[in-house]
Amino acid sequence: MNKKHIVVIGLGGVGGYFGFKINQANETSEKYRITFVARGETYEKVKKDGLVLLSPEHPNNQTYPNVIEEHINDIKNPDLVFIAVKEYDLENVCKQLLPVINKNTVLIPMMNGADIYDRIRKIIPDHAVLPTCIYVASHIKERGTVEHKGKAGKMIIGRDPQHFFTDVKWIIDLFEDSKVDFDFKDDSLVDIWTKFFFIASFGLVTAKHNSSIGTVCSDAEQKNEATEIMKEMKQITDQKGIELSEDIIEKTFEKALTFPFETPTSLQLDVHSGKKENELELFAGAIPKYGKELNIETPFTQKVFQEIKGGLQVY
Ligand SMILES: NC(=O)C1=CN([C@@H]2O[C@H](COP(=O)(O)OP(=O)(O)OC[C@H]3O[C@@H](n4cnc5c(N)ncnc54)[C@H](OP(=O)(O)O)[C@@H]3O)[C@@H](O)[C@H]2O)C=CC1
Ligand SMILES: CC(C)(CO)C(=O)C(=O)O
Repeated sequence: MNKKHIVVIGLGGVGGYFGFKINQANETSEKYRITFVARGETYEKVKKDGLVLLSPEHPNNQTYPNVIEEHINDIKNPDLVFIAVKEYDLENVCKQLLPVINKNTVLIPMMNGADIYDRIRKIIPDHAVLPTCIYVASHIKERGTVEHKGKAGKMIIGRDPQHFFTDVKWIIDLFEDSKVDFDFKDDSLVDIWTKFFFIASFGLVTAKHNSSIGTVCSDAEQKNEATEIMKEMKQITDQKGIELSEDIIEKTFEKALTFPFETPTSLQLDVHSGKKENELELFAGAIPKYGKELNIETPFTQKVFQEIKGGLQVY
């Protein structure tokens, strides 16, 4: 029987963590054929020394895939592609993938964001795309080495609403074989939006003020800003028929209170470290875009978006 060909594109925090788990289990079972795709220095490092994951979960911290490619157009006949890149690389990756996937290839974006599925669909209209959200704290320590801290990472994966009956049994087997913590649901949109309420509102407000998750919960002005952003999101989810709990805003603050007070968000760190690229568009772009489509005003999110873009910091 032909082995299923699994491809992981992007060996950063997320692709490096989940890709490592899938690949290391496969080094023993040899049940699948696994290709990693990485570019530049990451490609060179992983080709030479394997992918390294620093995590209490894996005493043996090195893994070598069957194949490592530097270019997406060298991928051959993939059955499943994990896309684990930052949002600003998503469209570029999808355009390159289109000519290399076959009609049965399934795509799983290992990314958070409310509009990831729709953005992939725009470029790759006919394939099964399983909407997913990710819980993990992992980052690139150096090229080819990923560090994971805290709880085990988890993925929540859903069926594609446009390809509801696509065979996913073998994908569930893959996660089980790899000992990845995951939930598979018929509909993952509630999970994706619940996560998005948190990361978008707290990401934007912490980025605007360069504050912390704790400050957004305790400072009246910042709490109000996060609340107003979430109210705009709630109008969108209501109109889209995504059944979030009625007290999603209170629940989001409750969740935030479980983090250490000084915890920054990744958007805040990226914006204030002056990095050339950040995921501002992922958080603040999706809300006005859906608002426009659904005839819902989103002035608050747009204002905060502009303030961050303009480098306005209000302490
Ligand atoms: N890290 C975390 O703890 C969490 C992250 N997320 C989300 O997951 C997504 C991925 O984030 P994360 O893994 O941290 O991002 P990283 O920046 O750590 O990793 C992305 C990787 O993708 C690579 N890449 C981009 N384009 C290509 C390409 N064409 N070919 C090969 N490799 C490519 C980048 O390469 P290069 O280094 O060359 O740029 C980089 O190594 C984001 O949406 C993020 O918000 C969600 C939950 C937690
Ligand atoms: C909000 C937080 C810190 C929760 O883990 C996060 O995921 C992020 O900033 O991207």
